[in-house]
Amino acid sequence: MARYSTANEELQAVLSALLDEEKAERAEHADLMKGLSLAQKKAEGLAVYPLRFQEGIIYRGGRWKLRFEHDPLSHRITEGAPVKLFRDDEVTDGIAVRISSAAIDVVVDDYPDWIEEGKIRLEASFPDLTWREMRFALQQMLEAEDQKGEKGQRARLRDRLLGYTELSALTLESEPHRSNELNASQDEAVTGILNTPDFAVVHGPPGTGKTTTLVAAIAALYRREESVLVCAATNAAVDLLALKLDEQGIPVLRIGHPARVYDAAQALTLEGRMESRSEAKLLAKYRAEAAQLFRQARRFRRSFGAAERAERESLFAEYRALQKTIREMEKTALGDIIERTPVVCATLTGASHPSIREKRFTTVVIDEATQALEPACYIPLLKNPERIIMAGDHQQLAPLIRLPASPLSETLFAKMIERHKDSGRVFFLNEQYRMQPVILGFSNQRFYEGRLVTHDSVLNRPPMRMKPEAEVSLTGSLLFVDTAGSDATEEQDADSESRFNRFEAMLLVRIVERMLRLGEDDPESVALIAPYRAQVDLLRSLCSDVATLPTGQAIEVDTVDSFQGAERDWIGVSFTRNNEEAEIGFLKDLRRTNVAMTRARRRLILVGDSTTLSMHPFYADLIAYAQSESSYFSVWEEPFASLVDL
Ligand SMILES: Nc1ncnc2c1ncn2[C@@H]1O[C@H](COP(=O)(O)OP(=O)(O)OP(=O)(O)O)[C@@H](O)[C@H]1O
Repeated sequence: MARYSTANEELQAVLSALLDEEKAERAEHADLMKGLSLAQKKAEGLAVYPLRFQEGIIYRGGRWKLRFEHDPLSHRITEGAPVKLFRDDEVTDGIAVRISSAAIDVVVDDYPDWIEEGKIRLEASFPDLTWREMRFALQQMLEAEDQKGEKGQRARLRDRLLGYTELSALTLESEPHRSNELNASQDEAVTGILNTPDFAVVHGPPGTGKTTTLVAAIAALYRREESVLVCAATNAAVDLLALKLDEQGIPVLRIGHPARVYDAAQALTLEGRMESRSEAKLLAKYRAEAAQLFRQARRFRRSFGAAERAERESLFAEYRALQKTIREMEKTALGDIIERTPVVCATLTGASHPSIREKRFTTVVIDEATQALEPACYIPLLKNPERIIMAGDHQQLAPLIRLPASPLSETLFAKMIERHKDSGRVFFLNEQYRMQPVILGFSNQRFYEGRLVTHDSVLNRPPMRMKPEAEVSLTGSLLFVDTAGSDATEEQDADSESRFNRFEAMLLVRIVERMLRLGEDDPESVALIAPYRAQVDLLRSLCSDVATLPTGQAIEVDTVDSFQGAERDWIGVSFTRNNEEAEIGFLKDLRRTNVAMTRARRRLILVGDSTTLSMHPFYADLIAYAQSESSYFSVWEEPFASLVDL
């Protein structure tokens, strides 16, 4: 139960923590950006330099997409992140889209004419909007106290969510939801969602069909003619849900900055929905004209004479006026489309988008609720829905908090799971469709009280086999390769202070390479995960020499955080830490390790130093588990001693 006596008191504590956290993050960002040299920013992954401008093309909503190339390097700029572009004293704001190892696209509102020359630098910028919206939503939740009408309703819902109101038991009337494809626990969750008078919580451990369940529930709500706002913490998750709903024939609208919506979901955005409308042709014509005006204007360089400058100015003015018309037409059409579309998908921050400011929804769904700070979950709740559905898994990664012991570190989802255990509103999905049982086993014991079972489709997969010429047999789905007693040791990157471990990186890449060569099961996807950026960089450089997968795809390498929600056929994990103090840093967040261990469908290869890891009881148990499953190997024993000539 909560430690506070009223919801108001609790939210006051959350608000003050939010303000402190924002201050700390803002200061850290400013300090980093000010105090670090360009080389350090690059090493931290916060800057990309030098960028070479390739082209600029007119983008959705009259914006511009600028394409740059750079030498291959890893960085922390993610798709959809706010960035700044610099050249000398010139600067412009933008949003990063479509990132690859040697190219990056940035969407900007207006074309910066200095961008074509010189070396351009890109830096991560602070996400002001997100913080502003979180602050606003939380304040609204606080002010809802003692108010009548809609605000009063908001307070009642808030008090229920946070456990300050007695709840009546939920009666599950089975309502037909026309999906025979759900398993029993998914079916119960959907029934609960359809029957709850206030909220339902869906706890979906890895691979248990959280998305499948939510889509079935939303489809049923849609058939009941309810309006639903579907939110998630990340753009990728929102797009996935929107596409799945669309596949079910449900008319959805994806709201968000066009630069943050992936191609596949573009058809569901305003622009996509506009294609079939009468204004579409006229808009296309205006856009072509705008592009033409822009090109004409740019033919006159600034250094030309007064007449050319005047001509340039007048063309630019015409261009801007046309852009304004385009935006206004889009706005009117948006209003109309929103009116007619009952299911809207957006990120939590996107829920405050002006285009849906006035729209009411009967149900708000929040997927990936464990990846969002509590105040972010209140943004869609400002819509005063009757019903809230939260889905997630609090045993996986939570948002990173800078300040220790902050009331923010517990997510709203985790609070609800804890406070509503006996309310009949928490639904646990217990059947998983991803991992071979031996991969799941340890995580199941440690995080899910052994309640997860594996679906037959996984159990009936053909066993792994080695090629006849293979001199060793490694057909188990789980391998823990212990580097204890070897030369393996961790090092620290001088610039970024991130950790790496050459021996482990080399060992892991070689194991994967040999297995690819000698195994008969050709994986369609292989990913290597490390908790430290420096180790990720090292693994990436080693992987570039390794043959690609039989499908021609490359081996992916990244930090744990970027694989949350994803799955691959094979996963290799390099724990990296190896030191006399038995200091394990990041690995202490066991939820991070849980995510790393539960991404693999067929094969999970763990490489680490038992001496360092075993000082922590969780890792000691993990190693004992591998031993009990005959999945533990020392690097000095066969088959590794001969498999890997280090
Ligand atoms: N009832 C079901 N019958 C058959 N397959 C299912 C069922 N439910 C889920 N699956 C399959 O399990 C896989 C995972 O489902 P889904 O993507 O819905 O899971 P999730 O819980 O959202 O995953 P994550 O672990 O990423 O959160 C998918 O391949 C899906 O087709």
